[in-house]
Amino acid sequence: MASLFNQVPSVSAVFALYTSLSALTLVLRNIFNEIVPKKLRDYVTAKFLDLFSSYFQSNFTFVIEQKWDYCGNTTFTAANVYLTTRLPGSSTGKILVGSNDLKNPAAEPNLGVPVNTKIVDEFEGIHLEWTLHYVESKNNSYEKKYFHLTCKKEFREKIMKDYFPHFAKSAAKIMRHRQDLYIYTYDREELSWESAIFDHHTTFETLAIEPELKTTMIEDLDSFAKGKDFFKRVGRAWKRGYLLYGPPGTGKSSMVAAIANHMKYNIYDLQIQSVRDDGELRKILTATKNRSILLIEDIDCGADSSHRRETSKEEDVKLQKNKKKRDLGISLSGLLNFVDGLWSSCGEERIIIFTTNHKEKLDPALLRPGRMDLHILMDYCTPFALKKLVVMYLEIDDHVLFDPIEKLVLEVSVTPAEVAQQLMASKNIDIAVNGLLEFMENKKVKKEENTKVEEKGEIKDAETKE
Ligand SMILES: Nc1ncnc2c1ncn2[C@@H]1O[C@H](COP(=O)(O)OP(=O)(O)OP(=O)(O)O)[C@@H](O)[C@H]1O
Repeated sequence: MASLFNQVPSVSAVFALYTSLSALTLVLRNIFNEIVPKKLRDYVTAKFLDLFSSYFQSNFTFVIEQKWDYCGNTTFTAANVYLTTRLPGSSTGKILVGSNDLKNPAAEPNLGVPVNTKIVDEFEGIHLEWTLHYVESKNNSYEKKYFHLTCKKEFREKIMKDYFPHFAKSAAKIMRHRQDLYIYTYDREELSWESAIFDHHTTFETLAIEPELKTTMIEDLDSFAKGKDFFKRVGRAWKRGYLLYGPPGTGKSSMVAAIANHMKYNIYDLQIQSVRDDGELRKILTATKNRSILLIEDIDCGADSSHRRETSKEEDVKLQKNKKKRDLGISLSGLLNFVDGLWSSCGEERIIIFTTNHKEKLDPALLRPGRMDLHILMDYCTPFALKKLVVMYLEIDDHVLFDPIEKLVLEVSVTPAEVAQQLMASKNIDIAVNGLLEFMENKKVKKEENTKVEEKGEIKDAETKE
């Protein structure tokens, strides 16, 4: 017993040992800090912590960030949509609600996923916890949203294999049945797309176009929607490009609305004139989502895409100077890079639509075969389109003035917008039809006067030449 006591160190010896060990640790830490660079130190510390935490922790966390490879992360979007179905009846202390439907402010608001709030889900008896996190840099130049999905470590493989496809499928189903379509416009101040409910009722049924064009468009869109496997097999981005051209008021914007309503796609309406450079364009475009239409109207006024006539050297220098002064617009190549697939490879089910009133002004590079899949002429009224507008606006099948109006439509160029305006001028059918006839007769008179003036001018020119 006495020998045992002899072996037990005294308190002072233990204290001395503790002091020397502390001093040694301090010295070693100082040496470690002095010799090892900070980056390496952080790395070693992180690894050390990782090792221990993974050893002791029984949970596993999946991190799902908003971006993937500089593009929108579809897994993030799917989670965002899916989790809204888990919110009603959940025990979360808070819930995000909101609406951007200005036309119906009394409507029940939509549900959204609140940040830093645990949302519990269960999949085949497995308990899962979701949390949406949000971080922002001090100067607001950078923000990041990401989900944490946590489960017991042993279910990691199962969740990856079965739960991820499960919620992605549910989200896709919800998105397909969503009634509201959105139109997004880019806010340069906020550097983000601003959305509003897209409430345009034009469909292929209400569009006054030739039946052949209607059939072509519907068939083209339907086969595009079913084309996932085809595009994959031939190694092409799953996108379709349309160039809509024709005079103002012939229904280019209405055609875009009909396409959006038919496909149930949201529209990203990009004012190309306000994009500073190709880098900004890239950022804007990569922030758009799948199953959407990218609309660039009046392409002839935007990017440096109008067909240049031959210019002298001095003119060229002047043009360049002016371009720098204006410092706006993007290059055609920046735009075409995207159209050709560089940026479209970020997403799928994309439709790109360019509109122009002046196809002849566009750079041939934009018109090259294969660049835009279909070039669609939206033209002045044909007798068919005119009749369709009358039937739609006045709800009549026939009228005594139909014949003269139909004859006139072959002689003068009148746009569907002009016809619609005349037909809406009065609720009285006879007054409206008469108004349309008068409007067209006036057009014919003006046209004849113009032709006479032109002929006179030509005769004078010929006389002066003689
Ligand atoms: N083909 C059409 N069928 C039915 N309505 C049409 C058609 N074309 C034009 N309209 C009517 O005219 C209005 C203006 O047409 P829209 O804005 O679609 O023409 P646009 O070709 O896009 O014109 P712009 O080139 O000036 O943008 C529409 O709101 C619609 O009421």
